[in-house]
Amino acid sequence: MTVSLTTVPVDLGPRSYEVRIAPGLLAEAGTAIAPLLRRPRVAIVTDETVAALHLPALEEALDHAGIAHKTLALPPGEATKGWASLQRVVEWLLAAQVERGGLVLAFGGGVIGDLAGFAAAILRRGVRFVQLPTTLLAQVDSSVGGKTGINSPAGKNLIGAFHQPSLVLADTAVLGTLAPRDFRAGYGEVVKYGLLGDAAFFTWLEGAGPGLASDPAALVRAVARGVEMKAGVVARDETEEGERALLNLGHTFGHALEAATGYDGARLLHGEGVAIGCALAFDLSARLGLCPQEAPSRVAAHLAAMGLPSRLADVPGLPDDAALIALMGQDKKVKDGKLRFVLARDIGDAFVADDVPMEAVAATLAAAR
Ligand SMILES: NC(=O)c1ccc[n+]([C@@H]2O[C@H](COP(=O)([O-])OP(=O)(O)OC[C@H]3O[C@@H](n4cnc5c(N)ncnc54)[C@H](O)[C@@H]3O)[C@@H](O)[C@H]2O)c1
Ligand SMILES: O=C(O)C(=O)C[C@@H](O)[C@H](O)[C@H](O)COP(=O)(O)O
Ligand SMILES: [Zn+2]
Repeated sequence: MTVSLTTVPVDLGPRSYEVRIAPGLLAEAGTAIAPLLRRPRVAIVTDETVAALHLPALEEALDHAGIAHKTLALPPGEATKGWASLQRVVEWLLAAQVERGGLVLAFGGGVIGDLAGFAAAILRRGVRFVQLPTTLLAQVDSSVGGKTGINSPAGKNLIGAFHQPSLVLADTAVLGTLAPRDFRAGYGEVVKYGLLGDAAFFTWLEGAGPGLASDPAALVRAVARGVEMKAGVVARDETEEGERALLNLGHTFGHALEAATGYDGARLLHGEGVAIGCALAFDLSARLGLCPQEAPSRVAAHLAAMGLPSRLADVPGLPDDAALIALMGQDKKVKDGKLRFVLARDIGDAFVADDVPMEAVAATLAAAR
């Protein structure tokens, strides 16, 4: 069966771009990128796993379009999204003589997209980049919207910039080589979109989720729905003055868990943290009487059906609740020294709350142990 191309525009005036989603897009990357180039050359930033599996296909597509290329392949994993790699990428881009009008290709998952995007944002005060996302997480979420950056031991994504890509090409066929755990973690961000703003999408995922990896049409539909929702939010609130904070559902808890595990992917991946965080956000909402009592059980049941974690007990060796709450203090939604949470009135109906009693947060964490 042929799966047709879905194109989602991200309307940001002079920074507008397209997100193209379909199996097989990598083979057309050269022709898609060529119109963006002043000189026929690009610098590719990737990781070693993606390079081994998919770089030859990208190189062939670029060669076919007469585009010269150089590649930097970094070690895979969240630990790469830090200061040391940033320096390495920037110095490599300078050595490769990427000019102010040049183009960087971020070819990989969210780690490479965030890191290479940030390097592009600060190189010569900003060069353009294209996102070629190769994980489910990166296709449905991180390649779109222009949040770029790196982690600090103090917290997730605390150093970064808004820098929009010039184009996003999401080839869903490359997801076929993902490790099952990485696919599941990416699904954590897919389900987030249903939970935050589209109850019908969540209901569809309850049926389609378990077979998603082996259904190319459903995969494009799931990625496209998330991207469509994200594009709308980003177009209305690019720099998170308001509505964009909804995309942070599950992240106040999830980011604290990631920082607490020292960004050690063996214990917790970002999408797994988001899954646990979404479950906790619904627990907290029900505890505060804001959403129906059955909503958290429905969320937890679907996460379990997908093989995703939903409890703190699922993460080995976590520090105590006071330490987790202290880590939440670095969340970028903190305002006037007070934590803000994305909570829900029901599945598909999230909102930002700035008056959450910390006793309720502590009780939610304790109950999830
Ligand atoms: N900027 C944003 O809006 C945004 C949104 C969500 C998440 N993020 C960030 O994204 C990061 C997580 O991204 P991720 O889950 O993609 O992690 P990742 O980039 O570490 O990729 C996960 C693993 O999959 C491997 N991989 C990638 N593509 C593959 C493929 N096609 N086949 C086989 N293996 C492949 C990688 O080598 C890596 O080991 C986190 O740092 C998170 O903070 C950013
Ligand atoms: O794009 C956004 O906005 C998001 O919140 C998407 C999140 O999935 C992503 O993890 C983002 O990087 C988190 O944002 P942060 O500002 O809390 O770092
Ligand atoms: Zn996220």
